[in-house]
Amino acid sequence: MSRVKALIITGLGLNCEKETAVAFEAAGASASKIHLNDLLKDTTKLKDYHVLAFIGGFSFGDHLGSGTVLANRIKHGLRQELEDFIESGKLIIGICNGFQTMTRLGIVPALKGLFNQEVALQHNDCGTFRDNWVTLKVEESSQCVFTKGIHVLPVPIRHGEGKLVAMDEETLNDLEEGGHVCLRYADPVSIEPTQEFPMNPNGSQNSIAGICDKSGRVFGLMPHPEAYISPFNHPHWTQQKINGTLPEEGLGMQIFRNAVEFAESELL
Ligand SMILES: NC(=O)CC[C@H](N)C(=O)O
Repeated sequence: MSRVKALIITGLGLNCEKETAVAFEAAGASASKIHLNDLLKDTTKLKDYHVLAFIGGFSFGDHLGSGTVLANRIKHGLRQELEDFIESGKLIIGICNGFQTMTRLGIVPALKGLFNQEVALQHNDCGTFRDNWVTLKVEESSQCVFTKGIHVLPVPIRHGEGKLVAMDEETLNDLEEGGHVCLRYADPVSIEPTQEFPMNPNGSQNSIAGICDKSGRVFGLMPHPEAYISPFNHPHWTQQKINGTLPEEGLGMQIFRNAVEFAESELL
C-alpha cells in the first residue's frame, strides 16, 4: 500500500463513493470517505490528502442544475483550502456530478484563473437521462496527468446533463489549443471523435467528454472510470473472453493508477 491518500467527498445525494474508493485502493492508495458537512466543519483536513475526488451522483437532487448547490457550498466553505490544494500541485478528479460541480466552481478548465465558470454541462441534446457505454478517444497531446499513456477507453456514462458547452468561441479555441481537451466521445470502430448519437450521448461541443486545467492535475470527465474497475463490468466480457481480448483488470483502472503513480513520484 502506498502512502498516497485520496479523499472522497460524500453525502447529500452523491452515490459513487464505494466504487471510487475501491478504485483508488486497487491502485494502491488509501481512500477516506468524508461527508461534506464534516469536511466543512474542519476544513484543515483537506491538506492531509494528495488526491481529491468529486464523485458522481445527484448532489442536492440536481436542484438548480446538476452540481450547482454543491459548488456553492464548497465555494463558500472551502475556497481558500481548495485553492491552496491546487496551488500545491495536488490532484483533483471530478467524475460526472463531480465534473459538473468543478465546472460550476470554476476550477476546471480555469483558463483565466480559479473560480470563474467557463464551460457548462447542459441537458443532453436527446432530452433524456442516458445510461450506456461509450468509447473515448484520448487526446495524447493533452497535459492531463490522469490520461497519460491511454489511447482508447471504453466506459459507461449515466447522466442527464452532460453536454459540454464553452461559454464562447474563444473559450472553445483556448480549450483546444491549450491541451485542455483530454477525452472525446468516439466511434468505437474508427476511434474518430463523433457528434453522432448515441456514440456521443449528449451532443457535447467538439465531442468533448473530459478536460483538465493547464497543469493537467485538475481533471473532470462525464463518463465513469470507477464503473470499469473489473473486466467483468464490461457488457461484452463473455465475448471478450471467447476471443481472447478480456483485459486483466477493468480499463478504467488506468485513470486511478496514473493518479496514484503521479502522486507517489511528485507529492510524497
Ligand atoms: N451519474 C451522475 O453523476 C449523474 C450526474 C447528474 N445527476 C446528471 O444526471 O447529469
